[in-house]
Amino acid sequence: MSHKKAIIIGAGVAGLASAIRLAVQGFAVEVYEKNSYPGGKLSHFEANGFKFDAGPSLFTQPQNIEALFALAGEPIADYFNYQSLPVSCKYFYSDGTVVNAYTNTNAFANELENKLGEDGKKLTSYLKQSEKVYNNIGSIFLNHSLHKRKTLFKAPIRKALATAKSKYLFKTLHHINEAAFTKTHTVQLFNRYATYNGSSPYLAPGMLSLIPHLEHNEGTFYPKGGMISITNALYQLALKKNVVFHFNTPVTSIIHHEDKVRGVVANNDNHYAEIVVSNMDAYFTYNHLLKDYRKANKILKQERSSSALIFYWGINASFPALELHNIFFTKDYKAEFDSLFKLKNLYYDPTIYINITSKCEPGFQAPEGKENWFVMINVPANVGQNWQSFTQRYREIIIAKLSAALGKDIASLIEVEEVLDPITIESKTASYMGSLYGTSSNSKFAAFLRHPNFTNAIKGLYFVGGSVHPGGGIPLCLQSAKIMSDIVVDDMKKKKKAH
Ligand SMILES: Cc1cc2nc3c(=O)[nH]c(=O)nc-3n(C[C@H](O)[C@H](O)[C@H](O)COP(=O)(O)OP(=O)(O)OC[C@H]3O[C@@H](n4cnc5c(N)ncnc54)[C@H](O)[C@@H]3O)c2cc1C
Repeated sequence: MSHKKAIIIGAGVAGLASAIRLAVQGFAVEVYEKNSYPGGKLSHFEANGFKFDAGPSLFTQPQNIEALFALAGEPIADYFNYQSLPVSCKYFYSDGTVVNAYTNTNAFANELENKLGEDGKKLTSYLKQSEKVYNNIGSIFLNHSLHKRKTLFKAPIRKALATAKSKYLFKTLHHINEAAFTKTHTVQLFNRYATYNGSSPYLAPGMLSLIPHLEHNEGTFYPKGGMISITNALYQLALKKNVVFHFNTPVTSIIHHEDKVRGVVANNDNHYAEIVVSNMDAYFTYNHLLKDYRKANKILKQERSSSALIFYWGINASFPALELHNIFFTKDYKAEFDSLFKLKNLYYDPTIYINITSKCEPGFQAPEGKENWFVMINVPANVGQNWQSFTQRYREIIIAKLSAALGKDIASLIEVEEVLDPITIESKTASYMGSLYGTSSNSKFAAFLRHPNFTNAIKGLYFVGGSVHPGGGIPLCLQSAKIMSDIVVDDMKKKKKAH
């Protein structure tokens, strides 16, 4: 039997998930990837016995990965294992207060009462509301294309959009949190969720208050072997489904004729296929691969999400006071976000995130008695700032802040160091301006302005990944592959009917 052929541009997490889904649908799938490895932002490296996940570090909604294995009929345990975490994140405030965000709601409510004087019941009702928003509105955004008439005519979807508009569209996440809690430290903690898609809590809509549901009601997880295990598991599953990968092979153009996609150009050769799926940043897809389309200009108008400055440090000591995920807050969160999004500048007192996977796998992720620190601050997307000078200056600032908070001279403990900035994020993963999550959610209408998972202009061309609907972050990227493959099923049915 001859299979229809599908070509996927990019082996990021959404590209891998798309490859699996289309292979299960019966397509002969080939993936072209410009790098020598799969995973895109979800990759890793090792240096002197320290292992580092290069990009994402927070893992929620493992059911998205389970669904792929179930679909492919493969036992997930043979490829991928994970554990749930008792503490989602440990928060260090500038006044010395320390809060453990327990994933058990009662324990978390007690912690907020004891450490912050917050009424624990407020947490319980916030998380219940968060669950409601997720189930009634969020899951609809995440499971459907917002750009198909068929979707918009469904009664539950219209109801969800109306509720989203009346209750959450005109309030920011900060407004929602300020109304829900009495203590500024609690508000700051829940404001942080806007950064999960690279946005500001003072601009992003209150809808983002659904994110804590995922982390606190559903759970926070650690994949055995680190985040790279997600890439490895999906890559192995794709191979099992006979997906063919071409690494070190950038696609240079998308071939289309009479509004229909025909294939791609790579290595100066034409490769033909019935459908093409771009997992490349949508801006670059138009700008580099579809030069005769002006769509890039429209996408360009949307604000990009924040980027990051990351120091990967091999630390010659262990810090019992730290957890897997740690946040050292700035004193003035509003000023920090104003600086990032209005001034496109770094803030002199940045909020610092530290991820340490050797906490979960000591002796494996780092040599015995040592720790692998992924130290990140949010920075603006690249608009030509001097990143070399920022890196030097902020290395000093971060070391001084952490040394003071932890009571040890951090500089003398760093025995391995690598750095990633917005320019290297763009060059390694082809993410326009080095943004981590595609476009930001700082506009009320961001969810609707994100590029759809298809285009009416070129039939057979689809889009997945962090720069398109439903947005950035691993769970959303995996959902984009599901939405795309559902659209392909519909399109194939329509095509069959027409013949
Ligand atoms: C530092 C950092 C921290 C993050 N933290 C988290 C987190 O904690 N939790 C979370 O859920 N998310 C996090 N994210 C976001 C998450 O990593 C991304 O949303 C997600 O990995 C993007 O996946 P993607 O499928 O869009 O593809 P990408 O990872 O963007 O990969 C796209 C792929 O396409 C390839 N490509 C591009 N152009 C071409 C071409 N012309 N031809 C062939 N191949 C091409 C690229 O090489 C790349 O491999 C983080 C991101 C970064 C960078």
